[in-house]
Amino acid sequence: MDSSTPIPLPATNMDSSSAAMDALLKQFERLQRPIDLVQTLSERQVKEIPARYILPSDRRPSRPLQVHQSLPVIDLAGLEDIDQRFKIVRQLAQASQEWGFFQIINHGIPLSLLESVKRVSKEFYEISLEEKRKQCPVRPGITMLEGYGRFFDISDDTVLDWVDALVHYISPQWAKAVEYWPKTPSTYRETYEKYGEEVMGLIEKLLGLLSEGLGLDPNYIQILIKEPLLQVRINYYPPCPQPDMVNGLKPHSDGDLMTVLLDDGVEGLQVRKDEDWFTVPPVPRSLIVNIGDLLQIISNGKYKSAEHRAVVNTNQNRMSIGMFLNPQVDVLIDAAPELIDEDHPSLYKAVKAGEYKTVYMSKDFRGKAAVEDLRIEQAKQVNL
Ligand SMILES: O=C(O)CCC(=O)C(=O)O
Ligand SMILES: [Fe+2]
Repeated sequence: MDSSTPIPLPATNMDSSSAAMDALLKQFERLQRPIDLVQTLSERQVKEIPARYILPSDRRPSRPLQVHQSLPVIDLAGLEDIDQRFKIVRQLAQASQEWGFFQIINHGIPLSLLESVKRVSKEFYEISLEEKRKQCPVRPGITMLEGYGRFFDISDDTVLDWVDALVHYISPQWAKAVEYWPKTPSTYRETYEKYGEEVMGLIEKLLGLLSEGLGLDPNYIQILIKEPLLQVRINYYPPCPQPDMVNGLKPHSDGDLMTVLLDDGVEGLQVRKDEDWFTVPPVPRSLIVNIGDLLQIISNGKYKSAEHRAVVNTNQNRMSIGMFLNPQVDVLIDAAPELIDEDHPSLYKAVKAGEYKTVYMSKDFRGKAAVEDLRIEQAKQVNL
């Protein structure tokens, strides 16, 4: 059993008196119990998956619709041209309103770097389990558990997802804790530092365009979030003998401001639009971008943080690399004043980014429960 040796509690720079810390410590305690990680189960070629991964029949992923509607693919080339820029702003705003998700091409991040990121991530997953746990122990981090292992095991009733993950911060400097980053392969650190810089540049660009799309000053969101935190989560979904009975990642919206996701070309991500689920087909050289709950609040519900999930398959590994942008914990998240008037009242209560994380973690990663909790009563009538 891979979790049988207790993991020592490493130092953390989180405020140890906070409710968030209590929640994290509880989760951390649960991880000391002996449950295999899914990579081990898959390598052992179990025929039947353990009960804790099996979803009740009414919560199993249904087949997504095969209809002619697919996630918008937006070409970011030509932003220097004023007409083209205007067109891109419109496309981004529309995609964020209708889907909360879009794919981007010509995003400016070198394709060779994307390949290196995928390669070093895969190489980390190929080293032994003991080595992975030794290099990157799970530990309470700044707002959630960080390290390599299983996450979101909140209570005995939690149905576990068929995924292992490596989570750590990339920036700013003080949040990085590089001593817990993978040492194997040796190029991991430089590759992710470079990718972090590139993704920050891309996010700054996107936040400017999305601010414009709301009719706000292009710098509005960036000024609001000050020096944000960028976190990576490398999801590893090994083959599963009973894929229809599990979630790779259960339906959730991201509790951050914005996420940039890189996939490895294997299908698995599904996005919910209204009542239906749509498969996101991998597009070569693209990145997937999604609006997080905090941007939904700032835009007063105009941009949506869509529910999404990952499904798994019987014969292929799948890997996805999410880069999550979060404001510092003390930043107050509220609807932009310019978006509020008599006809458009505030839809959500203002919340500090750190407090939101605590609520988000307590919801067992269920759908959009956390952001819905903040909805102001009279606004519950308004149909978004
Ligand atoms: O694996 C995927 O495509 C989705 C990953 C995801 O939603 C997440 O890490 O939050
Ligand atoms: Fe997600």
